[in-house]
Amino acid sequence: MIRIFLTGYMGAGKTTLGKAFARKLNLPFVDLDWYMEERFHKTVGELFVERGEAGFRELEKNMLHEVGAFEDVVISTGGGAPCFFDNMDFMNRNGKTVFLNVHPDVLFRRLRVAKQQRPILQGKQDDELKEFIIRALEKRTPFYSQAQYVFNADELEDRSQIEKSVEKLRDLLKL
Ligand SMILES: Nc1ncnc2c1ncn2[C@@H]1O[C@H](COP(=O)(O)OP(=O)(O)OP(=O)(O)O)[C@@H](O)[C@H]1O
Ligand SMILES: O=C(O)C1=C[C@@H](O)[C@@H](O)[C@H](O)C1
Ligand SMILES: [Mg+2]
Repeated sequence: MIRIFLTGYMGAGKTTLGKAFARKLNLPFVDLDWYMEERFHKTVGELFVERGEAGFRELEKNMLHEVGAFEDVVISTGGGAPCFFDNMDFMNRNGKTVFLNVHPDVLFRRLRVAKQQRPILQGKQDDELKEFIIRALEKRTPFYSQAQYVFNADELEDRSQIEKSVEKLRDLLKL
C-alpha cells in the first residue's frame, strides 16, 4: 500500500507536482485544499473568513485524518497543515512524507502572480510579500523538516521540468 504526503510552503508545487506524480504512479491524487472545498462547497478563502484561522485549522486537521485513511494515494496538504497540532506526526506514522523545499526567491516569483487565491497573501505588496515568505519559512521549516524525505522543487516552470522532477521524486522514494 502506498500513501504519500507532499508538504511544503504555498507555491512549493504540492499541487503541480502531486498531480503529475500521481498520474505517473497511476494513483489517485487528493489535494487537501480541494478536498475541503468540495466537501464544504466553499473556497479555502471562504472557510478562513467564516471560521477564522483557528476554525480552519481544526477542520483541516479533521480532513487530514479523513484523507489519511485512504489507501494507494498521493496527497498534497495545504501549506500550513504540517505546522499545526500533531499533523506532521500523523503523516509520518501513516505514510511517506516529502517536504518540497523551494528557495524563497522562487516562492516569491511564483506567489506574486498567484497570491489572490491564497487568503494569507492577499493584498500584500512585493516587499511585504517577500519579507512575509522569509519569516514564514523560518517558523515553518522546523515542521516541514520532520518529513522523511526532502525534495528540491525549484524547477517546475514547464512540462519538461515537471516531468524531470517527477522522475527524480520517483528515484528518491524508490518507487
Ligand atoms: N512559470 C510560472 N510562473 C509563475 N507562477 C508559476 C509558474 N509555475 C507555477 N507557478 C505558480 O506556482 C505555484 C506552484 O504551484 P502549486 O499551486 O502546485 O503550489 P502549492 O504548493 O500547491 O501551493 P498551495 O499550498 O498554495 O496550494 C502555483 O501558484 C502556480 O500558479
Ligand atoms: O500556508 C498556509 O497557511 C495555507 C496554504 C494553503 O494551501 C491553504 O491551505 C490556505 O490558504 C493556508
Ligand atoms: Mg496547492
